[in-house]
Amino acid sequence: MMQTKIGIIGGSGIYNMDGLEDAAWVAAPSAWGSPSDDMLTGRLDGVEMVFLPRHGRGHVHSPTTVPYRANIDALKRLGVTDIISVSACGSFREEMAPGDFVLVDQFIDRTFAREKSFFGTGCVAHVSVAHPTCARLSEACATAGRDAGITIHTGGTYLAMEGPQFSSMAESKLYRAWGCDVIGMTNMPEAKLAREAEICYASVAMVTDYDSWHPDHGAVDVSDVIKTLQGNGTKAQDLISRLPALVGPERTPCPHGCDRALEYAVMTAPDKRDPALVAKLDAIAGRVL
Ligand SMILES: CSC[C@H]1O[C@H](OP(=O)(O)O)[C@H](O)[C@@H]1O
Ligand SMILES: Nc1ncnc2[nH]cnc12
Repeated sequence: MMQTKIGIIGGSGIYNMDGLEDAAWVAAPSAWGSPSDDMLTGRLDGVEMVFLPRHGRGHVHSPTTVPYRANIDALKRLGVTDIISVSACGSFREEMAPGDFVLVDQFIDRTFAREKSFFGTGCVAHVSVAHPTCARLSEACATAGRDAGITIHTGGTYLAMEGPQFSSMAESKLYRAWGCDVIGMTNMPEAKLAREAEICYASVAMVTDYDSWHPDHGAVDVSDVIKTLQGNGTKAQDLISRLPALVGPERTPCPHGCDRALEYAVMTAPDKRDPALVAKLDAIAGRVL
């Protein structure tokens, strides 16, 4: 039986994880450059855990320069089966208030200055991201959040913007009119890359502000975001600590097929594949190449 290994990618304000047994920071290799930082490995309720601070300890990487491919490749090499992204976000909905959590299930990707795929010239592949998050893993996060007493909204569309500046008021109103629920700068291409890596991905977005559309709230201000994040960080740790017991140590195949996303994805004929790229793809796609 395959073993579950839960990877937590902690966003702004989350640079460590409490409560792991046999906790150790380890250097994690990748064929795609250096990950954001070392990774904290350990066990919680009998389940193997890996924690990665997305921006690095001390918040070194901007949303544009986070090494998304190295992060996902390194997590895959460590045997991670399920990733939970925990991120700060702005809200486009009155009822999704600062301090609330949103389980994101859709994205609109407006980022433009990032590498978005492990595949390319010499090994082309197309995976579906019609349902970019894993419903099974998201359900476990919803239960963990409710058990922790967190106000958690299930389902929401996350607008991924390039940043690092926050949106103008006109952009904020436009995204709201598009039906987006929250906004952040990091979940894309992370979710797309997790799908290419056949890792289940769930996104827990912690509301820190109302972006810039709300008539009763001013422009986004990092000091307010940080204040809300401090409360959110404690709640996020509580949610995470309840997850292993819900997910369990023995992994069954994903009922939504996240772990088989590459089954029919690779287009390039075997004799036309670039051996160097194929070698780099050993962890991500070795199963199908
Ligand atoms: C500190 S506010 C802007 C910053 O926070 C979010 O980061 P993360 O998604 O890693 O929690 C947002 O996406 C921006 O990068
Ligand atoms: N309003 C906002 N826009 C983009 N990223 C954010 N992270 C937290 N608040 C945000």
